[in-house]
Amino acid sequence: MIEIDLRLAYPAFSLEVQQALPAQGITAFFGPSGCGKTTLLRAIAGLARAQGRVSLGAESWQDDAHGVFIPPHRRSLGYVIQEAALFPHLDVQRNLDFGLKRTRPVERRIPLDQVIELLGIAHLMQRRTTTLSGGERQRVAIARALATSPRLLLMDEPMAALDAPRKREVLPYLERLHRELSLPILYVSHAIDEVARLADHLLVMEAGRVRAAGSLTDVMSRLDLPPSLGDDAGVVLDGIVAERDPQWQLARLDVPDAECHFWARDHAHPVGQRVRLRVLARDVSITCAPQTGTSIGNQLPGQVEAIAGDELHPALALVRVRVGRAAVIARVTRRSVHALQLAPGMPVWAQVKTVALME
Ligand SMILES: Nc1ncnc2c1ncn2[C@@H]1O[C@H](COP(=O)(O)OP(=O)(O)OP(=O)(O)O)[C@@H](O)[C@H]1O
Repeated sequence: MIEIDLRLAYPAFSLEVQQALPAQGITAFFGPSGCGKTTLLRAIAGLARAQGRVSLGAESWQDDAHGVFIPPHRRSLGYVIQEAALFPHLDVQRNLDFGLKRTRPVERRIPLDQVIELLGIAHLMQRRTTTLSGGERQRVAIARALATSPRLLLMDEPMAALDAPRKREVLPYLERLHRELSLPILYVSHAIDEVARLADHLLVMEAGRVRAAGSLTDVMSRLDLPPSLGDDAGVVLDGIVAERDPQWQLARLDVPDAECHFWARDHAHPVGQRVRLRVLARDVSITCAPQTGTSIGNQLPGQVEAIAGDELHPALALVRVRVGRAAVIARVTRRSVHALQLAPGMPVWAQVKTVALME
């Protein structure tokens, strides 16, 4: 576990976070601008001086009550920021060597060759960093952070400075890191699509405090959080490509947790591949019986679990429908809630117009 108990006060902002985070997978820090995501990350690294405790497993990095404060450069962490500060006068190889030299041979757990391969930068090794594209620079910056064999990787909006095509270039590398290195990553982002694609766990912040924390799927299905997501409110489901229909260019995606499947546009993923689906609340409607004569192909039997007002507009409500062990959220009008007499426990059908494959 990564145990955090930190307090810090600036003149117009205070941070107070007491949280245990899993020491595996990607945990995204998410929340509006100014809520304290970067400050929390910097405090964990020891770069911002908060009061309290930070530990990673049995390693204590900070414990003010016992006079412990390991300086940032002696914490086993990698730190990647939006605009990588690579050495401009050195080539990529020497930039990586710099990270490597900081690490004693006994502490080198991640071989540099593996890092270079993982990030697909072998062909760039002799290039000066000033000649790299934005996406390449970020891949080198991540490689340099990994060259020190950290036990924790901190990433602060690592893709915020990249345009959409560069993001699409870098994202698969982040996914590979995630899959192939058992290295916990704390990932600051205010882009929900990035979070929905990458994160396993989610820490939602508001005004320096934790508003919600837990697995991505659980936190995304809470009704008290979507208001901050506005139109992007919706759940994330884990699925697997079960069948491809060449005639209609559709793929059948099985979602074991929901004991159901969806038909979605075929993106040429092979049968058997795991995929992540995003089901937006605005694409889900509710009926009391299965429908025929509708263009909507995805109808899921479920049970109303909770209903809440939607801060997006007073006419709207959010309804969480339990489907097996999973849930979807529907955005409907309050008039529909009234007309259908929706209430917790009621069996309903969730009609899902579209599901987006996160890729
Ligand atoms: N060194 C500092 N001195 C005073 N105030 C600071 C300092 N660093 C950050 N703050 C303030 O703390 C608050 C939280 O800032 P922080 O950068 O952590 O937010 P954030 O959630 O990462 O925002 P963004 O998504 O815009 O990057 C802001 O109001 C910011 O102005």
